[in-house]
Amino acid sequence: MYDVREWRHVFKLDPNKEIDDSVLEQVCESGTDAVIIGGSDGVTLDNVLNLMARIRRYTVPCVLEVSTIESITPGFDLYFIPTVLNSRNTEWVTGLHHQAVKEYGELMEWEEIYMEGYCIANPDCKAAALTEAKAPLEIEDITAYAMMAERMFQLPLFYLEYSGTYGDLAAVKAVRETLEKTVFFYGGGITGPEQAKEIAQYADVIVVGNAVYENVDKAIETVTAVKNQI
Ligand SMILES: CC(C)=CCC/C(C)=C/CC/C(C)=C/CC/C(C)=C/CC/C(C)=C/CC/C(C)=C/CC/C(C)=C/COP(=O)(O)OP(=O)(O)O
Ligand SMILES: O=P(O)(O)OC[C@@H](O)CO
Ligand SMILES: [Mg+2]
Repeated sequence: MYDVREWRHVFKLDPNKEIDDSVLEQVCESGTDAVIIGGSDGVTLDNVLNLMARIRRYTVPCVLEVSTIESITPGFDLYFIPTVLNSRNTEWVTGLHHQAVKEYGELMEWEEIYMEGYCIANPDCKAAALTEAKAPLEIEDITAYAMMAERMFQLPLFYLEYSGTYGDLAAVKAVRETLEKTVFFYGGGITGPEQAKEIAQYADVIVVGNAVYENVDKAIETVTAVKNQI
């Protein structure tokens, strides 16, 4: 299923982290809508190709969330390209994108590529440090970024990123009330089914990352928690 508008749940795997075959099998056979490969540090062509090849043993859709130009490779079902709306450094908004399009523009299949308007709301995560994100943010700042993503830039995806920490539910609810067309991804600190359900009341798609490496059984429970929700 390659229509992101139909998704409710994805796992995000970090190519810079070890994962056993048995854990990978649990993740890929869990019923999740997709597996995203992405990380904020140590992402190389080698570790991306290695993880992609292992995920390709399964039928689950596989997405590359591009974080470095060096790790761009054909072979994925979809490509998500972050643009960090609250970055202080234009490299992370359009700079690297310009460089990549200059290199790959002729090869790009645009229907496989989805721009993600990222709003990094956890000031202490690696992605915030890397991209020099303005954070913490007031709820009004977050909803303004959501509105910019949808109304100003007409981006297909808005990603509220709390990587490593469970976010502010009031902010998640406010983003829900702001977005109409743009698909709302939430990621950060979801460790089990209760949190998954809570966020999925508002976000279109929940992203579960670190929990896979910390307690995979609980992480897997997030899939049915969200998929069985009306
Ligand atoms: C044939 C062929 C090669 C086809 C491919 C064509 C294609 C897809 C071309 C791409 C063109 C393009 C425009 C690329 C963009 C290039 C680029 C590098 C853009 C910058 C993207 C960006 C803003 C990245 C920064 C955002 C970021 C770091 C997101 C990562 C978020 C994340 C994964 C957080 C979690 O991090 P983690 O590492 O897990 O942290 P912990 O360890 O603490 O958990
Ligand atoms: O690792 P966690 O905290 O689950 O966050 C998931 C994802 O939003 C990271 O980009
Ligand atoms: Mg992580």
